[in-house]
Amino acid sequence: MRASLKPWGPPVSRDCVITSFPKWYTPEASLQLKEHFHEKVSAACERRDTGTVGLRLSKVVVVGDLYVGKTSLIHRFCKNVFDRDYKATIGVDFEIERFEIAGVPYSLQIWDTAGQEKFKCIASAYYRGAQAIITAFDLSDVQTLDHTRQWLEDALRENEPGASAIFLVGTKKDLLSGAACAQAEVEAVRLANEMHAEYWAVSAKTGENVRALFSRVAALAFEQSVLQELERRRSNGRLQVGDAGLIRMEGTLPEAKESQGPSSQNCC
Ligand SMILES: Nc1nc2c(ncn2[C@@H]2O[C@H](COP(=O)(O)OP(=O)(O)OP(=O)(O)O)[C@@H](O)[C@H]2O)c(=O)[nH]1
Repeated sequence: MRASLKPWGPPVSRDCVITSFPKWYTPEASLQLKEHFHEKVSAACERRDTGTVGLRLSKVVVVGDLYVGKTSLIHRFCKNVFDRDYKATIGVDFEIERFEIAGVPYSLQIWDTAGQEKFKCIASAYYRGAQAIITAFDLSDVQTLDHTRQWLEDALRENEPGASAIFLVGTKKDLLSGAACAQAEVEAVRLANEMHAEYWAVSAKTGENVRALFSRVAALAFEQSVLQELERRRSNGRLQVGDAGLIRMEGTLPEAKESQGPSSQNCC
């Protein structure tokens, strides 16, 4: 179906094909309530505008206290596995996940960082250039929520103001009853609003909300990245905006081109 229309590179798993804007977890702490891609982004995608939407890759960094489940969250999404044994992340690690968004290929480079204090200075060297920051805490351990503000501050210090979409993610949802989870979420939603973050609750063990979270991260990062590129080109004077508001770009290809595609990628 949709995957067969994909113009560039090898097929992407149907799970990673995004055709409509993924929904938020709760409207009380959401970065965007709209249900469609920005019209300029949709137009660029429809035109298979390689200069603007082709071969985009965004960096996501996942930060938070040790043992909150950062590695487990990433492994559930990228490898669909869950390991109950704890192995501390030493420094950093990353996975690349391929998507197809509104018909065009897109990749997320997801950085897993160590929560242990002794590795913090190594990990923080990789915070730069993050289009999205996932600040993770354990829903069953309230102290880890208290620490998210500091993790976010550290990550934001390495990035341009306003350049990163921020997510506050409660992990290990399976460990709490519905009522206990709802109680923990009241404080998390309040904090998310203070942080200008979007709130999600997930379980790497059961997989609940994990795909939905990363689809949302990918869509928001993709849209932001295309809009930034359009703005960059507009300010460089390379765009002409037509009467109907259609964006025409110098060098736009009428048809999609074959891409080289990144060399080492996991496909979900
Ligand atoms: N029940 C449950 N356990 C989880 C979940 N996610 C992670 N865990 C467990 O929590 C422990 C820590 O998980 P990790 O993913 O290694 O934690 P981390 O945040 O990456 O830890 P550092 O690498 O030290 O920063 C492991 O024993 C996991 O099996 C979850 O969703 N549910």
